[in-house]
Amino acid sequence: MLLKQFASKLTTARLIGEPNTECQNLQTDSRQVQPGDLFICLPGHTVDGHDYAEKAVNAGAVALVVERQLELPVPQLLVKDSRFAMAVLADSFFDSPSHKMNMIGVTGTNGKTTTTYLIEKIMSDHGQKTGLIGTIQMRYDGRTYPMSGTTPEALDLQRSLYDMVQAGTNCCVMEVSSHALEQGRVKGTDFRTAVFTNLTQDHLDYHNSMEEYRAAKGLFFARLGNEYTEDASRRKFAIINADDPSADYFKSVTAAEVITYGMEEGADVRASKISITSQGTSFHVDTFAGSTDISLRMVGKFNVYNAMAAISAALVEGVPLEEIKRSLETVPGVDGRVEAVDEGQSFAVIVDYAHTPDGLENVLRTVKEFAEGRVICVFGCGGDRDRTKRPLMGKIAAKYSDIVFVTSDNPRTEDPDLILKDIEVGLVEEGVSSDRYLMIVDRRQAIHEAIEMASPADVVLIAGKGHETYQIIGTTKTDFDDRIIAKEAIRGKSN
Ligand SMILES: CC(=O)N[C@H]1[C@@H](OP(=O)(O)OP(=O)(O)OC[C@H]2O[C@@H](n3ccc(=O)[nH]c3=O)[C@H](O)[C@@H]2O)O[C@H](CO)[C@@H](O)[C@@H]1O[C@H](C)C(=O)N[C@@H](C)C(=O)N[C@H](CCC(=O)O)C(=O)O
Ligand SMILES: Nc1ncnc2c1ncn2[C@@H]1O[C@H](COP(=O)(O)OP(=O)(O)OP(=O)(O)O)[C@@H](O)[C@H]1O
Ligand SMILES: N[C@H](CCC[C@H](N)C(=O)O)C(=O)O
Ligand SMILES: [Mg+2]
Repeated sequence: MLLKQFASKLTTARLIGEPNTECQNLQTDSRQVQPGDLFICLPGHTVDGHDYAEKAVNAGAVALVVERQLELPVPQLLVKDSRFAMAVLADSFFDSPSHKMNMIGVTGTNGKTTTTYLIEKIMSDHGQKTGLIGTIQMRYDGRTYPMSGTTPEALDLQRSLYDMVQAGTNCCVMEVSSHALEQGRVKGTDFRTAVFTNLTQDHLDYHNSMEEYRAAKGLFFARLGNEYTEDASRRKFAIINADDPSADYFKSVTAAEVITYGMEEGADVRASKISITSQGTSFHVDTFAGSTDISLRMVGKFNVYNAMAAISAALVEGVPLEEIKRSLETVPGVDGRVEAVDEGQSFAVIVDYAHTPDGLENVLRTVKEFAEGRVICVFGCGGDRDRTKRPLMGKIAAKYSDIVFVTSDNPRTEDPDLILKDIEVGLVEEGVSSDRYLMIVDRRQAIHEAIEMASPADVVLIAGKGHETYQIIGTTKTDFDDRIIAKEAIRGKSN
C-alpha cells in the first residue's frame, strides 16, 4: 500500500515526504522490522517507540508514523495519536477482517478464559469454523499459537484476524482485557456480542480506582450497537451478569440489545437448583429459548455463571438450547482452572489460576464445599501488579483454609520477600495463628512441603499460576509448571 493511501484514512494526518512510498507491511517493534515496513512509533508506558525509529530505519523501514516529526531521512505521517492511527491503519491494511467474522468478546475480572472456551466449544460443535484468542493461547484452523498477554495490540490483533479469515474462520471468540480497552487495542474491531462476566478488584496499579477500572470495561459496551439495522446478522448484543453490582452501569452505557443472565429472579437466562460435587456441577436453566438441566464436568458455582454467559452468547447466535447443553456437558475443564493433579494419591491436589481476591474466594469456597479433610492452600501474588490485593488475598486464604503456604507467584522485578510480607498483613488481620501459616519464598519448596503435609482426604489447592509453564523472577523467565512440580512432590512423598 502507498503511504498516501494510509494517509487518506486519517483526516488530520500530515504527510511529510514522498506520498508514493510503497509500504509492504506495518510494524511497531524496531526489533522485528523488515525492509519495506511502515514503522509506527508508539509512546509506551516504559519506553517510547519514537526512540527506536532510527533503529527501525536502519533495519529497512521506509516510512514512519509519528506524533512528532523526527530528524530521519524517510517520509513521515504525522498524527495526533499513533495508537489510534495504528488501529485505523491495521484495520485498513488487513481489509477489516473483523467485519468478515462473527466476533464475540468477553470482558470481566474473572472467568474470561473459561467463558471463551465454552463459547468456542458450543460454536464449533454447531458447525462454525472458530478462532479463539486469550490468555492461554490463540488457536484456529487446527493450529495453536502462544500468547504473551491476554489481548493483543491492535496491529497484532488485526493481523491475526486477517489470518483467521484467510483460513476460513467465521466465528472468533476473544478475551478483551481492561488494559486492552484502555489502550485501544480493540479499536476498529467490529464485535457482534460483548459479554460481561464480573467486576471485582484487580489491576488497581494500572487503573488507580475501581471506578476507573469499571469505566475501562464500560468502553467495550459503550462502543457497541449504536447503529440499528434491519439486517438480523448485524444486530449487536450486550450479555451482562445481572447478579453483579456493576450490571446496571454496563446496561446504561450500551446501545446494544441487553441479555441478562444470573441466579436472581428476572434474568433472561437464569440458573436454579445448583448442585456441586467434587466431580462437577449441575443446574437447571430457564431461558428465552426454552429450559433444560445441565451437568457440567467443571466444579464451582462460578462456573455456572461462566456457563450461563456462554449459553446466552450461543442463544443469540441461534444455537438450540439442547445443542448447547450437549456441548457444555462434554467440556472436561479448562487448562489450569480447578485442574486435578492425580497420581493416585489419597488426597486431592488442585491447580487453579485464581489470582484475584474474588477468584481465590470462589475457588476456596468451592474446595471447602467438597473437602472431607483439611484445606491446604499454596498461593502468592504477582510482582509489578496491584499491591492492594495482596492483604485481601491473605485474609481470604486464612478465612477458608486450614493451613496456608504463602509463597511466590511471578515476583517479576519486586523483592519476593516483601510481596510475601504484604500478604502476611492480611493473614494477621484475620487473626490466624502463626502455626497455621508458613512463608516460603521458593514456590517449588512450598508445593513440596504442602504435599508432604497432606493426609488422606485433605485438599491441597495451588492457586495463582494455573496453566502457566514459567515463573518470572526479576526479568528472567524459567520453566515452572505447578502441575509438574505437584506430581514430582506426590511421587516423592515420604508418607
Ligand atoms: C502496562 C501495559 O499494558 N504495557 C503494555 C505496553 O507497554 P508499553 O506501552 O510500555 O510499551 P513498550 O513495550 O515499553 O514499548 C513502546 C513501543 O516501543 C517499541 N519498542 C520497544 C523496545 C524496542 O527495542 N524497540 C521498540 O520498537 C515497542 O514495540 C512499542 O511499540 O505495550 C506493550 C506492547 O503492546 C505491551 O507488551 C505491554 O504489556 C505489558 C508487557 C504488560 O505486562 N501488560 C499487562 C499488564 C497486560 O496488558 N495484561 C492484560 C491482561 C490483564 C487481565 O488478564 O486482566 C493483557 O491484555 O495482556
Ligand atoms: N465467573 C467467575 N467468577 C469468579 N471467579 C472465577 C470465575 N471464573 C473463574 N474464576 C476463578 O478465576 C480464575 C481465572 O479464571 P479465568 O482464567 O477463566 O479468568 P480470566 O478472566 O480469563 O483471567 P485473566 O484476567 O488472567 O485472563 C479461575 O481459575 C477461577 O479460580
Ligand atoms: N492477567 C493477569 C494474570 C496474573 C497471573 C499471575 N500468575 C501473575 O503473574 O500475577 C495479570 O497479568 O495481572
Ligand atoms: Mg484470561
